[in-house]
This record gives sequence, C-alpha cells and structure tokens, in this order.
Amino acid sequence: MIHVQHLHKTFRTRQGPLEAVRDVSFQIARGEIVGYLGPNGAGKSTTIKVLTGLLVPDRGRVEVGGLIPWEERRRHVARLGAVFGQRTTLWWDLPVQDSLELLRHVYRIPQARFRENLAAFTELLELGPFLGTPARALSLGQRMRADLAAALLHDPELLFLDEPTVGLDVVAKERIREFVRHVNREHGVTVLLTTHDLGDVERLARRVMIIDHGQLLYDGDLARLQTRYGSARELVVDFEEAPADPQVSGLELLGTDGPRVRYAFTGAAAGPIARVTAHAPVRDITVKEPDIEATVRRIYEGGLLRSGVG
Ligand SMILES: Nc1ncnc2c1ncn2[C@@H]1O[C@H](COP(=O)(O)OP(=O)(O)OP(=O)(O)O)[C@@H](O)[C@H]1O
Repeated sequence: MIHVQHLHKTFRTRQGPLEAVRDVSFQIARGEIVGYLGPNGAGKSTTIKVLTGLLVPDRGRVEVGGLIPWEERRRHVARLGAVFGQRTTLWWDLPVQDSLELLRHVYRIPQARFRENLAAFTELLELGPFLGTPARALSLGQRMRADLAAALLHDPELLFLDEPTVGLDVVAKERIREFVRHVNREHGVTVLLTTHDLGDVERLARRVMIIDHGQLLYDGDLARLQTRYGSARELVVDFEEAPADPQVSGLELLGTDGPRVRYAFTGAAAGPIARVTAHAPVRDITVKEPDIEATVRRIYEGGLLRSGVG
C-alpha cells in the first residue's frame, strides 16, 4: 500500500538547512496498523505530509496505492482519510450533521452510501446526541469521534491518525481505539498512527516505526522491541516471612518491604522462580513486565539503535 524509499526532506531555515527526514525507507502492507513514534521534532509530521501529498520531498521514491501523492493529489486524497488530534476538519459553527453533509458533496459520496456509513458511524461512535451540535460546542472526545466519522465517510483505504486520543480520558480513548480497530478489521483500512501515547500503540499496532532526528531507528514488532531493548523484568516475591537474607544468587535485588522482595532479571522467568522458591518458603510470585514507555524513552535518550534499523 505504501512504499517509501530513501526519502529525504530538508527545510531551509534561518539557521541553515534542516534535514527533517534523512534517508527513510519503509513499506506498509494493505490492512496493517503501524505506530509511528518519535520525540518532538523527529520528523513524523514531515513524513506524513509527504505521504498525503502536502509536501514534495527532495529525494526518494514514494508511492501510496500506486500513486505518487504530490503528483496526483486529487485522486490520492479521495482515497485517504486523516484525523489530526489538534485540529478539526469540521466547520466550527455548523452542526456536526451539516459538516458531514458538506463532506458528502466534497467527496461526491453517493447518497445511499453516505446514509449507510453515517448510520453505522453514528451507532459505533454514539454520535446521535450531538449530531445537531456545532463543532465549537463539542467536548474534545465528541469532537474526535465526529472527526473520525468525517474522515471515513468516503470509505478511504488509508487512514492517517495523528494523536487521535490526546487529552482524552481513559474511557474516551478506549472508544476511539475500539472504533479504529473496527474499521481496520471490518473494512481493511490501513492505518498509520502517529502518537505520543504508547497505550494507543499497544492497543492497536503490532508494528512500530521509531524515528528520531529524521532517521528511522527501528521498524518491527512491538513485542520484539520490548524483548530486545526493554529493561529487565521484575520478580515480585511474597515470602512466607521476611527472609533474613533476601539475596538470591543470579538475581539483582531491587528492594525489600517486609516479606515482599523485588528482584530484577532478564530472559525467561522459570530459572529465577526456581531459585527464589529454593531460597525460602514462598506465598506468591508475580512477574512484572517492563513498560513500553520506559523502553521507548531509553531508545530516544540513548540512541540505542542508531547502528541500524530493526
Ligand atoms: N515548514 C518547515 N520549515 C522549517 N522547518 C520545519 C518545517 N516543518 C518542520 N520543520 C522542522 O523539521 C523537523 C521535523 O519536524 P516534524 O514536524 O516532522 O516533527 P514531528 O516528529 O512531527 O514532531 P512533533 O511530535 O512535535 O509533531 C523539526 O526540527 C521542525 O522544526
């Protein structure tokens, strides 16, 4: 669906040329959901702008669904949808329903199709209570839901989501994620998701790409990122009683709190568990996985992967 090869984009700034994207290559297959991560200023938006046809790269080959985005913008745009968490595509003073109606004209969506999609999205996103409300009076969560419906009314094959859950509470985030999963699963919509919220990525994407300073640092499985670059796992052990000597060979002692002792370890848990249970009588053991947030932060900070992609 998306083919990017050796993409370069440099901006001219007062401080001189700024290489926003440097030699980025990736492919995204139809029906994938890919998380695109990177710290502020990493080059995510620049990549997306090239993919949507808003920016022309200096060098590189970009093809989306067989089209070169900036050369065939009209045909290209008809096949994609985009939601930017910080902006709305809805008309500020119009009731949501009227904005959607206007988009029907813009995209020349056949009436029957429009009605069908609107009914489906109204149900899935629970738009009913605020279809008559102007965009400016919507809560952030309602606005995001209306924007998602607006982006998908014309049955795009590809959806760009930029911070789709920013500022939302847990329930509202979950509703958005559920809907994205639905359109991906039921309609095969390919999704490129830019976010700082790793919860979005964990819930939606199996694959992540990480960019920093314009360079792709990682492209692969989220799970593999965790096993290869994650910090140590944690073993939380509740001994029958506080052990006189909590040290267990081969395990790093993290802390003690009465009978509860925490250890760090890497790799499989079976060995450490056997060693701990041989050490003293144990009531309960849990394994805590390192959180993905910490892993990604380590990658940004340490340039862990700079030597190569994946
Ligand atoms: N039109 C422009 N003119 C000059 N510099 C730009 C322009 N657009 C982006 N940049 C610079 O290019 C670099 C990459 O920016 P980009 O917006 O792609 O980052 P980003 O990863 O999307 O960041 P964020 O998470 O903050 O949105 C930044 O240093 C930014 O300041």
